[in-house]
Amino acid sequence: MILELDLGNTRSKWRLLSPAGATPVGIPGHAGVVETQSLRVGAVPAMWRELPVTRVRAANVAGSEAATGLCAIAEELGWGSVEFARVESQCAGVTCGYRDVSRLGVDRWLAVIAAHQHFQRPCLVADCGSAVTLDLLGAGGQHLGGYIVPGLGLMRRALFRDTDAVKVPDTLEAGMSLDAGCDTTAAVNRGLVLMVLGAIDEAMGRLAVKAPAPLLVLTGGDGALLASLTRHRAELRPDLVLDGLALSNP
Ligand SMILES: Nc1ncnc2c1ncn2[C@@H]1O[C@H](COP(=O)(O)OP(=O)(O)O)[C@@H](O)[C@H]1O
Ligand SMILES: CC(C)(COP(=O)(O)O)[C@@H](O)C(=O)NCCC(=O)O
Ligand SMILES: [K+]
Repeated sequence: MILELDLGNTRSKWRLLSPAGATPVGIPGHAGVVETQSLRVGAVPAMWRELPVTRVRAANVAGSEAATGLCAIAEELGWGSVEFARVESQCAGVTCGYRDVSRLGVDRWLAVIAAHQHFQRPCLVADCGSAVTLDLLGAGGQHLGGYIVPGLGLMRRALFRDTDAVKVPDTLEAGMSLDAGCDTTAAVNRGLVLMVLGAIDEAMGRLAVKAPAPLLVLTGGDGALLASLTRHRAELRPDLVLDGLALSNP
């Protein structure tokens, strides 16, 4: 069975696929999230010891220590070598928009090629994790580049660290009010959401100039929150990065 991993800067998402049939399918109950830091130090998540893994494919944007830690775990558990996805200038009908394709985050690339496969139309792919990345996918599978901004947690921690009086807890929740805050906690938490929604709006507008009727596709740890609050029709695809692995590393 195929173990798929998406090593993000904060958390690593995994799922096990059964290769039965032409299209491998996820096995219920065999998916989860682990702290990326625990992989860096080679800690094996308990459940992984039981997994019947014959192949491992991974997307890593969390640095060489995370890659090394994962490879050590794979060796310890007898899984063989880890196949790391790479950004190519073309894959699965998508042409990369970066001048130097090796500089594009592989998580962004996999999300874009998966969005192209799922929707076959212009999309704004918003991956809302440690960072929020907005990738413009135009007509005909042309990636048009994108934007990188700090994610919600990162912005809140920046205020916490670098101000004296703006140290507030995370009160984000699906469907929350975005009315102007009348206390510091509300002002910050609602303001952070406005930052990301504003960036999405602006990117959607810019994409719409270049490609007809773009679809907003959301993924990442804060994808569900933003899907509940955006004024755009949004497709929420939590596994979009993992979905791209089958296209980049078939
Ligand atoms: N259970 C959770 N634990 C940690 N963060 C979570 C959780 N649920 C949602 N989040 C949010 O998801 C963000 C991380 O998203 P994720 O897509 O996993 O990031 P990355 O891919 O950068 O590691 C956090 O900043 C936080 O706002
Ligand atoms: C922008 C990112 C940090 C996002 O990572 P994440 O928030 O998902 O952990 C990652 O895609 C990355 O390291 N990209 C390389 C720079 C670039 O895409 O231009
Ligand atoms: K991200």
